[in-house]
Amino acid sequence: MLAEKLERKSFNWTRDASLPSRGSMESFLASPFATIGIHAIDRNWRALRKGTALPFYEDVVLGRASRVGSNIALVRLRRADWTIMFAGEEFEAWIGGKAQGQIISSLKLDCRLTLQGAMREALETACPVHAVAHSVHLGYVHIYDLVVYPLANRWGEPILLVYVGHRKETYSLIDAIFASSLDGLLALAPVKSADGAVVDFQVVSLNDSAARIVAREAEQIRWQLISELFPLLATEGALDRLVAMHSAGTTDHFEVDYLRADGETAHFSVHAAAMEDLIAISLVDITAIKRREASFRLLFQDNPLPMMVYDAATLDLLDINKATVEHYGYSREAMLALSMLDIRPREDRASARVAMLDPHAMPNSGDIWRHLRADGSTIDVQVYSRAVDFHGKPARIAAYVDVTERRKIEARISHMAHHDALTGLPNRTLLLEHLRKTLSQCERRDSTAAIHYIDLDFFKDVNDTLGHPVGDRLLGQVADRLREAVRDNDVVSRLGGDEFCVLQPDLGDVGEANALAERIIKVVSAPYEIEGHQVIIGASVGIAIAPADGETADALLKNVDMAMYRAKEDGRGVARFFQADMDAKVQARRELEMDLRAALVRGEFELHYQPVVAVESGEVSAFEALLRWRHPTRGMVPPDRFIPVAEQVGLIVPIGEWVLRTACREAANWPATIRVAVNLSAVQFKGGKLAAIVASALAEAGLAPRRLELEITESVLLRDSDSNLNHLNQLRALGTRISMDDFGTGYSSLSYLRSFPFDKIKIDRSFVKDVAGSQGDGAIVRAVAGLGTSLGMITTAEGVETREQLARVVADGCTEIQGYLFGRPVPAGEVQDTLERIRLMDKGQN
Ligand SMILES: Nc1nc2c(ncn2[C@@H]2O[C@H](COP(=O)(O)O[C@H]3[C@@H](O)[C@H](n4cnc5c(=O)[nH]c(N)nc54)O[C@@H]3COP(=O)(O)O)[C@@H](O)[C@H]2O)c(=O)[nH]1
Repeated sequence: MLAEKLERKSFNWTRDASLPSRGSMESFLASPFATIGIHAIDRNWRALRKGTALPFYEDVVLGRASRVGSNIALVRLRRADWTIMFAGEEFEAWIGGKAQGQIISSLKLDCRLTLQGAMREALETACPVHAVAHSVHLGYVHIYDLVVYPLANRWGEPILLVYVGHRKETYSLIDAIFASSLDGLLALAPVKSADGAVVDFQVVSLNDSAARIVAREAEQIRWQLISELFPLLATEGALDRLVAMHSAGTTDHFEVDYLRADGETAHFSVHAAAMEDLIAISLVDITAIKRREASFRLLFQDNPLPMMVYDAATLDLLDINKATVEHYGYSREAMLALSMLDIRPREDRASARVAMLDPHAMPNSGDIWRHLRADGSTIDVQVYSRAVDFHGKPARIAAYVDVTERRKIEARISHMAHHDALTGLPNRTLLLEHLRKTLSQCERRDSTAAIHYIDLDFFKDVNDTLGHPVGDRLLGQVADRLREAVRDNDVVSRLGGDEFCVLQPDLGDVGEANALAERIIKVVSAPYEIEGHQVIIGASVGIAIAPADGETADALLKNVDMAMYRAKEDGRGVARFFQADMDAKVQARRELEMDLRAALVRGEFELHYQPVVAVESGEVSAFEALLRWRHPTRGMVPPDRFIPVAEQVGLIVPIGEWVLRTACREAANWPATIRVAVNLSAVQFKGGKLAAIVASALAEAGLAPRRLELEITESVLLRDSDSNLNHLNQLRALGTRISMDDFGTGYSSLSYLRSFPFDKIKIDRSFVKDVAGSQGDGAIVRAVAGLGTSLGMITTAEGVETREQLARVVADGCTEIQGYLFGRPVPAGEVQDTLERIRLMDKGQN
């Protein structure tokens, strides 16, 4: 408690380096600084101490301390202040004035701090405590030993006996500082020529640090000329400045470089002051600072990245490096007159101000900003910045990486990843993103949207016949037409191949979706002019309504795809809405398609042959080969069911080739007068290999070309007529016969007769069916038969089932008859029987 009453401040009394420490009484008493008097007091104090009880003040002091009376003071607590009761002259010399009645806390700082510290420790430990105090007087340092003895007081609080002993040695503070300074310090006297001009300087005094700079001992240099032994200051520039400064009696500050003996260049800051006829010089080694400056220059000024320092409060530019000047195109002066906001595009400035001034919104390193260059162009820069102190101001230093090109490339890559390269339309990935957004919009706003799946009709034909470059141009034009046909917020995309999608958000009613689909079909079906070709295609459109027809983007796409398939199946060029049962139908169709692919490999196809009878001879002139599919579980699948599917997926090409080769091979076993008729699909004309396949089939079977009749329908001449006519001519050139099948069912059958010299016209059975009852049908059969006769073509009446029909078509001029009346299609093994049966029929035996 008593100890705590002493001022609690930081007591930084100094310790004597020659003594172990305060409190180490034994060391002090053993030192030469302990006087006889202090030895006596100490002995007395220890002798009178009983165990831990302090000796009484009277016993220690009264009559016994007289020998050291001038060195001691008695301190006791009076009215809460430690007060000096008595003090001798030595003590008063130490504190520098009268002591009696002084309170300790009012003593000068150097004395007070040491005394208070020792007193507190003496009270706390109840032991004598030694301390060393220093005081400075007239530039000299005086050292005092202080010993504090705690004493018991019969009438109150303990009393403290303070002994102060002045060591008889002093030292010069200036000398100490001079000697200990790490800076080089010198005093120079001028050396004058005969005419009184200063020509050199003599080193009058110097410290060891100065001598170390020139790698010598101070004693070697003292009284020597700087030109001889202190070359650092004798360079032309330095000497001139010292001479000028000396004559002006002023001060000067400059820097000098000094090549040291080890070959390194050191840099010094020279502060010189003229004092009467002398010059006082301090040399500060600034080599490290210079190196740091050089590093900074390298890192900042010479950095290839643009770097700027700006005021953290005003955002004014404070410094910029060379790369900034080069990259931004402003002059250094012009740019330093700007603020960081001036180099941001106008529309970014408000947010930039917030970001750069609000410490909470401080931009992250790596953020990308837009900057303006002097020519007004905008660049994207990635920023790396940190706080710095710039000449005492809070500032930020920032390096900027120009990522404009990188961002452009990234944007291009992103665009490429989301767009179709040919048409520039969004691709499937982006469409799916739009679909997802539209679906969540539908949910939020309780709205609906339509998705149109567009498949181009006959696009493949264009590609196959006119080539891919024309196909590509066509797709580009389709894309343009679709873009023009939709509203601004509708999204047109290309899914690949000849498949497009239109997303129609915010649908008012289903009628709007239907109207758009009709518009799409109309615009896509209008003729195109490409590289001198007039191209006509169509569009089949599936429509699904979101969210009713699918709650996810994938489900919607799957369902709209089914709707489009239905449109295709329903004759193309039409639009069909998705219906829930389509799924099952599409599934069934897919299974049929898969079975069909396997059928050829598994040998499930066979050919049946139907006789064709010549009217004139009454004998079989030919057999028509008709394809049959015997499926292990489906049973006999009729050609009407699988041939359209085979045509759609292109399987008709290998299947048709199998038919050709099989028919030729089997016909080669028949009587030489009997021909075989093979149906060709329009799809088989694509690819340009048909004539080669026919030639190969004939050669392989050893069948005379004239015994092969190739039946085509008008669909072959409907599209790509030039190319297909060319193929027909090639087939004709092989020596085969070409028949026009299903005549009369097409759009302009007569005009086709003009385009190619057919060998035979087969009048469709729909005309034959009512030939007896319908005057119109009879007239048509008659007209076609007449036409055939005049053009030198055979005319075959198809589907003759009755004798009445037979009589009419013969009377109308048909030259060949085919129908159930003469026989249904039979397997190859029954051809001979059929021939026999018809011969007998002709002879009236059946
Ligand atoms: N591209 C290919 N098409 C082929 C091939 N094989 C057949 N087909 C075509 O499939 C369609 C259906 O053929 P199919 O079921 O074989 O019917 C043929 C005859 O059975 C039938 N026919 C003949 N006479 C009568 C009759 O008196 N009544 C009646 N109801 N039907 C009869 O007509 C079909 C033959 O017609 P056509 O080809 O026009 O001469 C059919 O379009 C076939 O062309 C093939 O290998 N490739």
